[in-house]
Amino acid sequence: MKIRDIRLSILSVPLRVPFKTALRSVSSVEDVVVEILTDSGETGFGEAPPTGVITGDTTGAIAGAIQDHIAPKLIGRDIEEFETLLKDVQAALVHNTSAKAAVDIALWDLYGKHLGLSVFRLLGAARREIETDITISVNDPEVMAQDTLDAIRRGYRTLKVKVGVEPSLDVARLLAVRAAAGPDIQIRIDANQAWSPKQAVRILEEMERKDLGIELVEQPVKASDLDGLAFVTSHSPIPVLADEAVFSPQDALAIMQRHAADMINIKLMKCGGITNALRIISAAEVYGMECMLGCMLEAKISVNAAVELACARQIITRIDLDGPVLLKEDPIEGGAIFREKQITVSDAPGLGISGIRPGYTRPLFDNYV
Ligand SMILES: C[C@H](N)C(=O)N[C@@H](CCC(=O)O)C(=O)O
Ligand SMILES: [Mg+2]
Repeated sequence: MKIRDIRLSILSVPLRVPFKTALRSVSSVEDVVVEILTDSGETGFGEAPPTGVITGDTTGAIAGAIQDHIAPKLIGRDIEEFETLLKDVQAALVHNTSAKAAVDIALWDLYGKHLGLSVFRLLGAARREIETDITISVNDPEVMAQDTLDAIRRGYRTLKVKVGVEPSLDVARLLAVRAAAGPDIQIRIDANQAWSPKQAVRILEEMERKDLGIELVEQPVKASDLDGLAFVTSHSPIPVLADEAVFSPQDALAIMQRHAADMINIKLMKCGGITNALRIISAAEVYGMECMLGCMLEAKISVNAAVELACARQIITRIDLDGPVLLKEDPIEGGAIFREKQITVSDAPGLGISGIRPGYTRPLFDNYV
């Protein structure tokens, strides 16, 4: 099976409600879709969101990285050279993890299709079903309480509550969310780097004093402040999960060796795809550090790849793969089945994606060349 061409397009899907974090506010997904076309007629699908505030990757940069640097290394080559192809994607240029992730995902899809095996089976097949949390955007406390009620009505049992915009409101936000949720709903919070280390410890101690029952706090401080993260981890009464601080397997190892966080959030878009995510997972298995498998604001092509990985490995104990359920519609055909919180992995060859419904994509290079 030889790679004939790589096609790029933009997938556009509106969100149910605006997604708001301490870093950004958006109302639709506008992701780059990668299709690797082969001489046997099989297509490998990948996707990359331009989450500039976290990865630094913009739509134009993702397109340029793939078109000018990655695609020329792959075209004409056989999928049987799988390991070398994966290495060549990572070596094509530095950074640009979202572009690499999209192509890496599409190569895993093709390889599974070539072997007639689903990726989750290829990687370990630990389980067929996982349960995702759902994000509650940062807003005024009353709006967040209403969003909490809506999420519970939809059947969610774990909420990922965004905080960090006007931190003085964060405890009030959580009081409102807990009052709306009742005692049995699991609540995790994500500050998206908004707090200083001392401020983080103060806020987390207050949340603990008020008995808010917070499971964990995600990325309390700046991504680059590893000392600050370690300070919060050693002083916080609430476990700390590193997100923006961990892109590469090397970042993950550094955190594990220093115990700068209690857990790690693995995202394909930060580490460059399934291949590097597997390296982080191996390190986590060695260190016995539980991981979350998370996503950016992504549709079901790349989130589906994360589902395959999450279903393959038991060290993934927490799931934040709510991208598809935040969308108004799901235009992706095939792949995992999302019944709100309950996600069932596809066992079709590769990633099981068969196509995208018409009307949701437009050719990318109309805009970017
Ligand atoms: C969508 C997911 N629940 C989430 O919150 N992911 C990120 C933010 C992603 C984005 O801004 O697109 C996170 O910080 O965990
Ligand atoms: Mg996060």
